[in-house]
Amino acid sequence: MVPPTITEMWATMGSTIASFMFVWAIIRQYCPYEVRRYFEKYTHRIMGFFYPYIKISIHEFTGERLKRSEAYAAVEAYLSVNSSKSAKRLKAEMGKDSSNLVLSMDEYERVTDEFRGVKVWWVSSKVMSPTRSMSYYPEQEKRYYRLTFHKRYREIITEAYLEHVVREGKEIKVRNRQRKLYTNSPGYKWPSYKQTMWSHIVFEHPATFDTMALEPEKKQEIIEDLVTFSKSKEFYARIGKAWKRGYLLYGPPGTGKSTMIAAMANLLNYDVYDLELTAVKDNTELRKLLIETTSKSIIVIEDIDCSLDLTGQRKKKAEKSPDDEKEKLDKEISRKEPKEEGSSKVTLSGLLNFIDGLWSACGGERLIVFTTNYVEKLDPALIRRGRMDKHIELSYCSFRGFKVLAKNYLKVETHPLFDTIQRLMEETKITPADVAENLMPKSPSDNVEKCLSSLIQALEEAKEEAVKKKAEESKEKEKIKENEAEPKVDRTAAEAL
Ligand SMILES: Nc1ncnc2c1ncn2[C@@H]1O[C@H](COP(=O)(O)OP(=O)(O)OP(=O)(O)O)[C@@H](O)[C@H]1O
Ligand SMILES: [Mg+2]
Repeated sequence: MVPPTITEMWATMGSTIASFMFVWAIIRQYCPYEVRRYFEKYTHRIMGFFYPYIKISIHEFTGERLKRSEAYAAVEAYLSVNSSKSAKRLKAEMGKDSSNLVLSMDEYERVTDEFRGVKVWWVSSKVMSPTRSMSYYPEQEKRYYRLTFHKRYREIITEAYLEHVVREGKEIKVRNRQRKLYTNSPGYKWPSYKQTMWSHIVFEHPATFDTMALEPEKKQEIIEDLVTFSKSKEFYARIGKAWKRGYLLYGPPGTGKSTMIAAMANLLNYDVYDLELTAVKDNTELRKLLIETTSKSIIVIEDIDCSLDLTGQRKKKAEKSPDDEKEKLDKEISRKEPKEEGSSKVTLSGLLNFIDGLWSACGGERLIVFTTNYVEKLDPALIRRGRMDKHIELSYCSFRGFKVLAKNYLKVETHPLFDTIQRLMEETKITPADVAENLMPKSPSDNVEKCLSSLIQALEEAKEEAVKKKAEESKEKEKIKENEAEPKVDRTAAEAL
């Protein structure tokens, strides 16, 4: 028998493909979904013998709870940067500060990527999810990305390339994300259908370490501490500690504690969770709130001394048995706790567990920041190292701090009035908030001179006030001394009699 010529072979193959396509078109058009899936399954198996390429799909939604897949989001971010130059059809979405458009590949678009000399193809696509006969919801689009590569590169792609895509994608997402300020608002009821206990707004606080009035060395130390923390993933994993760090910011009102939290968030590009402890029903709710926080975030409890009666509760017990502090503490506090309906039942031990207990399970980088005006009132257990690793005192404004504010507010680095201000600042205390308030122009005609003079006046007033207060205090002391001396005279007189 004469073997078929190449042309005949092509003709046979062509007609087979054509008939296959024809059958496929009919099946797609007329067969029910189940039959289509069945046919597809076996076609893919047959194709698998001859087809040298591997395909990996990454779907947008996975699981029953329809949680958006992290892998999909990472690939989306990766391709938004790496494909926008080669893709021909792009879609544009608003960027993080609503001032720029972010481009990403449009549906059904195909782009190529190269990794260590290996070429791969990405396609963005979607399928319509089948509607169940009794379904209440309309048909839904299910988007996915499909990666195609030659099977000889299986190892390099599955072991190195995908990890590279996810890592880079996550970094791009962090760079581009709109940061948020979360809060657990007081009196907020958590409806069962609601996914989260936190409500949020966009975080746009402009404070940075550059704008903060702080001793330059102290500022540098804090910045270095924060940056080191954010780069220490491997270190924390190696030493077996959860990747978290606690900061205690303390100092008088108006010294920049809240401002520093905003500066920290801006430095590290973190979200902020402003936890209102008084609005938390009990320890269980506190735990739930913690579990819902995401990585790269700062959990803040402001004015911890006022939030709950957490101060000094433990002292007497702790002296007796410092070992099982948490258990005994709970009992003691529960006795002292207000029992009215609606009041918070969070205990100190609940809070300690919140800080230590579940962290390791949550993973990811987190800072926890407490602020207080009265550090001496806080229970030592709450602020010991390991819980609050770094204690930062924010105090009255120094002259160097003032110079930062003068530069920011008035754009001046020197001025003849600076000497007077320096002398007065050495003699009296003033908070950065008061300095800032005086340096703020109050009308369009206010110039540098006027603002600095207003600060000098405030400093002089503060000095006078301090002198008056001191005089009153010494008067008071003298009175007490006199009162203490009186019974002595009586006793000697009585003894003489
Ligand atoms: N160190 C600082 N550097 C720059 N500005 C500051 C500083 N401290 C305070 N301010 C200014 O004062 C205002 C109040 O400061 P902030 O709210 O941070 O004080 P606080 O220490 O949190 O006070 P409180 O204890 O009452 O909460 C801020 O809006 C900021 O403009
Ligand atoms: Mg504050």
